[in-house]
Amino acid sequence: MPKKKKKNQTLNLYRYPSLCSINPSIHSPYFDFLALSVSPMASQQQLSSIKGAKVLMVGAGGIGCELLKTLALSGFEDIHTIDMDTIEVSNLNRQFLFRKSHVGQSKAKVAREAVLRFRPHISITPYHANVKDACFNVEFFKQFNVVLNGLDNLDARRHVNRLCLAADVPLIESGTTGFLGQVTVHIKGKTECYECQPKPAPKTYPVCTITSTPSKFVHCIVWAKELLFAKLFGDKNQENDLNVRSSDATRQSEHAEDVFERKKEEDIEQYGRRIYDHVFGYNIEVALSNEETWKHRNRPKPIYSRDVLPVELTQQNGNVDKNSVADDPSSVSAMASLGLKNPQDIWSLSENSRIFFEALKLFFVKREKEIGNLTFDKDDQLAVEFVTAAANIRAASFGIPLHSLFEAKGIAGNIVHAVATTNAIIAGLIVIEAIKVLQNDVNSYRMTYCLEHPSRKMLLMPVEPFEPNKSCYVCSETPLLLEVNTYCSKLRDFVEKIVKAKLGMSFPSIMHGSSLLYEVGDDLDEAMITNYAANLDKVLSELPSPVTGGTILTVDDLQQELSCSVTIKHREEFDEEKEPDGMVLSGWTQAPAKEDNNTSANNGESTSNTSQAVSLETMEVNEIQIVPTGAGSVSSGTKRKLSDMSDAADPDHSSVITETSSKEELQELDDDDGDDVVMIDDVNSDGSKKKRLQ
Ligand SMILES: Nc1ncnc2c1ncn2[C@@H]1O[C@H](COP(=O)(O)OP(=O)(O)OP(=O)(O)O)[C@@H](O)[C@H]1O
Ligand SMILES: [Zn+2]
Repeated sequence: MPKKKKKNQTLNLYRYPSLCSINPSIHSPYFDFLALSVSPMASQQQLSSIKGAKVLMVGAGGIGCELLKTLALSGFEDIHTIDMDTIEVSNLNRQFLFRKSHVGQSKAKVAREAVLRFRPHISITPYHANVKDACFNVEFFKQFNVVLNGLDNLDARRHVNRLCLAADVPLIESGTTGFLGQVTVHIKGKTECYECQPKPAPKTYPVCTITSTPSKFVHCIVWAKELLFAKLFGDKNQENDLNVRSSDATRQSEHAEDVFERKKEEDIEQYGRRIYDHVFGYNIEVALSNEETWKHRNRPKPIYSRDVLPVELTQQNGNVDKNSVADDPSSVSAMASLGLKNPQDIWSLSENSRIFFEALKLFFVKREKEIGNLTFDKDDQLAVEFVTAAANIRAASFGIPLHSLFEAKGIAGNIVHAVATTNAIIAGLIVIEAIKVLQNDVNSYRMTYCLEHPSRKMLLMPVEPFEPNKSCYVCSETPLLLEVNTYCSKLRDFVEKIVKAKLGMSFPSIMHGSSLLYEVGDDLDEAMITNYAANLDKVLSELPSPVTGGTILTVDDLQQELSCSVTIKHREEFDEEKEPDGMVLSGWTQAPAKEDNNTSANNGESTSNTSQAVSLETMEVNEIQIVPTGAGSVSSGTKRKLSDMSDAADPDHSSVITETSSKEELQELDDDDGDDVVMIDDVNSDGSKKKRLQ
């Protein structure tokens, strides 16, 4: 049967922007997008709510640049913007308000100047600062009608969420990752807060996979970056599992302990060869001696430097002078010394080995002062070169395909290349939601997902917001439960692993009844500081006001005006592999990290005696939380008209309500006529059905 011709799928979302004042001489993908989807004129009412609004924009990066421009062109006249960063060369491809001459300057300030050039009459107030700074307190947030986030990390997003809740200011949250993007609306008491939904945890790998049985290139990257790089150039006092291998034979051996220290009489070539032979040769021999490990796996091959690179060659290796001493240390490059130009080339084992030696040498010759303090940074060329080479040599040993520096950098930095158009679309959607919020058009609020592939011929998927999650400890004050060994765990563990890492508090205070066990602040006197420092080193049960099973602690963050009640449950034992913190917090909303099948299979068989997990997380991307990447991923979709869902229905929508349960059914529905939207059903983390905002 021939398919019926489709109607244009414009959504009623786009009746909102007041973009009659766009300056067409400024080109951005956003305008292309608008040209397709926006109705021409905003109403007087919309214009007056825009004009009278005072908005705060947090983040002036990829999304922020687009957003500031779009706000200005949409008629907003009082915009405040906070960004803690300065402009980098790598920002220029998409953060179009910035030019090469601006590199090194404040993003917030330069963005303001750029926008004032085409909207000179409006007020833009820039803050070159961290949004977590104490000056951005609840009082500061209260002055705004709406807050718009264009951030790139969970920590800052959670902080802004809490301040918006405390100040009772609507928050529009956003994020992009490559072609994917999302805009969500958070209104206290009406919709979910940013933290009502579980957030995916950073991906972690069991240490045994990383140290003993890698099966993917990413395992080699994690090893090179988190273990080898950290051991050679990072803080020497930090615990590191590099010496712990699958064989007991080498545990605690002198050989293993001394190997990373450069000996006095040793020149840099000798040192490099010793490290190389130890980690790629000797360690592999030791691992091979444990037959059990290799029963069901491919045996790795030890690699020694003399076999790959004759001694004469390392001595002639590279031309350090190509990196002149006056050079900026951050531009020192082993590739440059060796004349390797294309980062997309896959180097041979011998080339990787030459890069390994050269990068090591350059660190010692050109960047010696930094040794001992370095952590891997994806923007540090020499670090990326070293990590790529080391990961490739390890990959060669384990029969894993080698990768180019470009690919290795992407994996090591968790990089998903930013797409300017996605940022532009998302910025447009933020403004659309902001206008609805300013008009208090509650029934029209939408969370909108920008998809990579069209679903039902739509790249944008609007979803009605959900009601607040009643078990969210941030917006619903639900008590939390902490299982912990109160005789072993110290207050410091609780503060670092739970209060800061899990609860995301910046200025915490911890009370047991009326007794204050810990607090942070500028106004503490000496005696208090000493007292709290002493408490941090005490186990919970030995605190001045002992914390044992049944204790209820009140944990507050003064800046975020967040208060949580944590009930303590004493537990003796923890599974080191699954519960590496030695404590388990329940009643909070972090989703477990996605399982890596390959890794977990190896993990079970591993003979390693280590138990922690190594995280591949240097860059927090603009994380996408719920990504309905097409109908296939929607387990239970309900297709219905907006008019059936809310009073503010777009009259263009005709009535269709159909429950679907499979991908096929959804595709069937795709043949229907009409401007439908797919509604996605979801459940709360506690299993209860979530309620949509009515
Ligand atoms: N706590 C914070 N306070 C203020 N600004 C922040 C905070 N955290 C992140 N930002 C800003 O949010 C912006 C996010 O923009 P974007 O995602 O484009 O990142 P970027 O750093 O510009 O680019 P890339 O990470 O790709 O190099 C950045 O400009 C960053 O400085
Ligand atoms: Zn919440």
